[in-house]
Amino acid sequence: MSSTRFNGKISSIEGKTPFLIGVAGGTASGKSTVCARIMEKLGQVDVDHTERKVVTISQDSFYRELTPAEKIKALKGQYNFDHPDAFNDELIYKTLQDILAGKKVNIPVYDFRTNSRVENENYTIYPADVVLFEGILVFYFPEIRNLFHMKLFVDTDSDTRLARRVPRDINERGRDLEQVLNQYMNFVKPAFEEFCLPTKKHADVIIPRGADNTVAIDLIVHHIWDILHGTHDSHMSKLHLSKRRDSSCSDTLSR
Ligand SMILES: Nc1ncnc2c1ncn2[C@@H]1O[C@H](COP(=O)(O)OP(=O)(O)O)[C@@H](O)[C@H]1O
Ligand SMILES: O=c1ccn([C@@H]2O[C@H](COP(=O)(O)O)[C@@H](O)[C@H]2O)c(=O)[nH]1
Repeated sequence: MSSTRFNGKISSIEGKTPFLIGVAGGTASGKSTVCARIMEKLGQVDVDHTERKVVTISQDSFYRELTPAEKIKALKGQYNFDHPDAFNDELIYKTLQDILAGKKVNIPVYDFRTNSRVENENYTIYPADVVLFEGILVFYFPEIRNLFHMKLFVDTDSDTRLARRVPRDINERGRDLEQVLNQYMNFVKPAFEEFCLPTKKHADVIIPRGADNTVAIDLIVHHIWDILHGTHDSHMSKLHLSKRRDSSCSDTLSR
């Protein structure tokens, strides 16, 4: 099956409520890759960040600052980054609320090599039409979960995820093999089973095999497109339609 591509650009309206999509799934399940595919198919490649209508934010940006003792543990792979307590859920909630209110937000920059935020560095997310928020525990906190208009769960088997995580953590996150495997066995795997996997039941759409599942991604992209263009009969589409009534939306959709 050939994949669908949307050539039309989504037009933006000041003060709109963005369509907020949560993307959960285990580590290295392909959450970021799925978000990248959705952005590509919505025609968001090569768009300047100030003009972008679809943006992705990672929950990883919201890890809490560690104490000096926790930092020492983290460097030895002995800190549990997969437990809900590792995240600053208040900041996530506030940021998503600001996004829903159509505000510009600053997102912290996280460095996996140092297990901490990059000091005094943020990146700005400008008001967009579609905001994807991806992470292992984005459906864990009920207040945060309830903010999403659509919830996706990327369901990739554990062997594949481990096989992807090992080279990624060694090549991109400055780890060695022993550290990656110890962290996986002691924290990542048990926390996935206790905190992440049970949130799958909250998903509207489960995406088996992640980004390989082009059929699922195409269906999701069509649904987003229909909602944003008012061709889908739902509460959300009415909300977006009414907010868009004054706009001269001349987007085209080529299939
Ligand atoms: N369908 C796929 N086929 C092959 N490699 C993939 C696929 N999806 C993701 N990857 C690779 O696996 C690793 C983790 O993917 P990523 O999308 O970053 O996962 P997550 O965001 O869930 O941690 C990355 O190195 C990525 O390039
Ligand atoms: O300092 C850190 C912070 C997080 N991790 C691991 O990252 C994954 C979550 O990121 P994914 O991109 O979804 O894989 C999580 O499993 C943590 O264990 C880390 O190793 N160090």
